[in-house]
Amino acid sequence: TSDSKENKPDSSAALTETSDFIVGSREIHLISIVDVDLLLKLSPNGLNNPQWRRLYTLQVPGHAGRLVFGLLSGKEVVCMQGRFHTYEGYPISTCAMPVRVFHLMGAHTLIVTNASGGLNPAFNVGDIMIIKDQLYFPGFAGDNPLRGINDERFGPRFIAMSNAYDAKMRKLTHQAAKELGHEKFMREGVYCMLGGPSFETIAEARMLRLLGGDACGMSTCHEVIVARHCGMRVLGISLITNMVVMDYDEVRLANHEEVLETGRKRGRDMQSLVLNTVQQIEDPEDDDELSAAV
Ligand SMILES: O=P(O)(O)O[C@@H]1C[C@H](O)[C@@H](CO)O1
Ligand SMILES: Nc1nc2[nH]cnc2c(=O)[nH]1
Repeated sequence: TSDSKENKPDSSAALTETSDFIVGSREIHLISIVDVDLLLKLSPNGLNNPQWRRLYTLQVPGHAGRLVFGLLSGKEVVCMQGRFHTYEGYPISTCAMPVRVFHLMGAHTLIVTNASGGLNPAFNVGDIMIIKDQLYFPGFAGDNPLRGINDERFGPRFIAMSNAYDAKMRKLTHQAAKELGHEKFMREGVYCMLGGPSFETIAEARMLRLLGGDACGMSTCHEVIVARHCGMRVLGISLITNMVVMDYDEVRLANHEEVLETGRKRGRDMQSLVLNTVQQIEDPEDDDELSAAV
């Protein structure tokens, strides 16, 4: 990608990006850096065919496209730097496929981060929103990653989503934020996923707000659905990289550069928040309450 210097391969860099998602795993012991090709080789869909591999390359500027294994606050993790988006042309189930790979690796917890536009007028650029719930718009049109024949080895046909974002993990994250002195820019709210890559019109933005959205983006919800399907515990953290234009008098325009710029400015704070939270996470097997929630 264009920012190869910024994305230098060390485990901390894995967390400075705004668009990573990070999965706690029990069974990964090596500390090494591999590229996204490994992920594709592990895919059950035969994506290791060279022709497919060429097609399945991350194409978003600022998204490194790397898979990083290592220890985070002493816990074994695999981090995906950059993700697949539907606007890149992939089916939604393919975009969520890495989550199943992580599940197969033994991961029990998914920490998913993203960049989003603020809809809630009380929010500011640079705020960090703990995701409490989601509005998954592609799902309203039937585009769900679980659509099609259900593979019972991953989970049941029908799943509840009313507890998608784990309450205890959210509490831990608030505690971690407090310890770090981050309270002044911490928020909690509802994340809306749209397909992108076009940003919202003013009418769309107003509708999202009316429907209860606090922030909107182009990812995450399908990954969370797949994680819940296979019983993973989920924490979602969204960086408000820009405020969505809600007024016809406003001359400001949404743009990807602002998204990346805010990501760079708040990268360290996101990193320390995730590190502190991971430090406090207990293995679900040691925690009845959490096991029950999964
Ligand atoms: O992968 P995420 O959702 O964090 O990336 C956001 C949404 C678009 O890919 C891009 C818009 O600038 O950033
Ligand atoms: N849809 C959408 N995605 C974003 N990702 C970062 N900012 C935005 C935004 O304003 N709208």
